[in-house]
Amino acid sequence: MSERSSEAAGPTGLPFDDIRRLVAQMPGPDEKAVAAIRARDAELTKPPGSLGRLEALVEWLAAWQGSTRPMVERPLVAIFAASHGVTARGISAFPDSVNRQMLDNFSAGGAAINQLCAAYGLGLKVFDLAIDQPTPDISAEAALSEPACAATMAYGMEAIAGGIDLLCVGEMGIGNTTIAAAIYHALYGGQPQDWVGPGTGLDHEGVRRKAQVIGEAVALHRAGDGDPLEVLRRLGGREVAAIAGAILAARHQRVPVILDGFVTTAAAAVLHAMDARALDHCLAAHCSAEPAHVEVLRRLNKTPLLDLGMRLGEGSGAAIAAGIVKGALACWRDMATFESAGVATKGT
Ligand SMILES: O=C(O)c1ccc[n+]([C@@H]2O[C@H](COP(=O)([O-])O)[C@@H](O)[C@H]2O)c1
Ligand SMILES: Cc1cc2nc[nH]c2cc1C
Repeated sequence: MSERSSEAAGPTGLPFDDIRRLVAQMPGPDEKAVAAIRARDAELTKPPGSLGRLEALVEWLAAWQGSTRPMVERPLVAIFAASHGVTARGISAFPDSVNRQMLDNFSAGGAAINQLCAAYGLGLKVFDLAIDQPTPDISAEAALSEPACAATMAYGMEAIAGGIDLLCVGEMGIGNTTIAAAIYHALYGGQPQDWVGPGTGLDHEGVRRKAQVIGEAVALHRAGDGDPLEVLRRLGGREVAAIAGAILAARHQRVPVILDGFVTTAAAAVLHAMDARALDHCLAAHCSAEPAHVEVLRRLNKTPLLDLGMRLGEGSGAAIAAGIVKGALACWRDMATFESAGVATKGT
């Protein structure tokens, strides 16, 4: 395991102290804004409650934007891409070379996420986290040093730079369902088999090997010795650290967040393990086909918006959820009221 190096001590102390401070100082929801949303909702030309969860989505936007007039005018899908040395253990159905090739595909507009962003009117930014330099094999050593982990979280905070009003977090990284499963195993215990799955399409033997590697990694790193940030640092990878930073920065800048699938939820789970309120501004877009995602979302107290059997990553589930959020907001903002449309209200 790589040690915390001397470079970890900066003028303000250990870098993780800065992260812990940000977690301790998270703002809460704007309850007055939620009350204003409900008041207008009650006047719209529909039976009360008839838009179901769409109504709650608008309240969620208002609560975390801190606004009685929530907006989704500058929504962004941020994809964080990284490479993982643990792929040397044969834990993915695809080769590492796909990482760079998919970055090129995102740039050329050929990936699924490009089409979803175009369909739903979402911006797209791809963050290349040293894609040609994989982090070490976590079954042999730690993924990151503390300064590197904290710096990568800080880099992830850039996702909200430039003024956005909704953040969808996604990722790309061959091997990162192994990383995510190892994080869940370290945070929640149980057996590697409880958290492992086929990822991009491993066969039965591959999944068995993957569980073995996850078990070795979590044992080597002593499950982070009970510290969620140490779980993140030791098991990695860079995209997971950056997503954790992005989620945290969004909270402070009052930007609601939509989580994508199995891998992005691992970043969220680290923050949740630090403070159970850390994901209150986050919506779980969907339940991934990766089998353990259901249990993870249950532990995070999140009811996913969708269950489409998707297991792509790259922010695809979050983008579809953002489309639904935009629809929900359009109803709340633009529907006529009973009074303005001359529609009779409920009798007895
Ligand atoms: O997010 C999910 O639910 C998800 C489930 C399975 C696979 N993925 C994507 O597939 C890659 C990781 O799969 P693997 O098998 O290489 O660990 C990575 O690029 C993820 O974006 C993503
Ligand atoms: C082709 C391909 C595209 C992806 N997009 C996100 N993860 C992916 C993994 C693979 C293998």
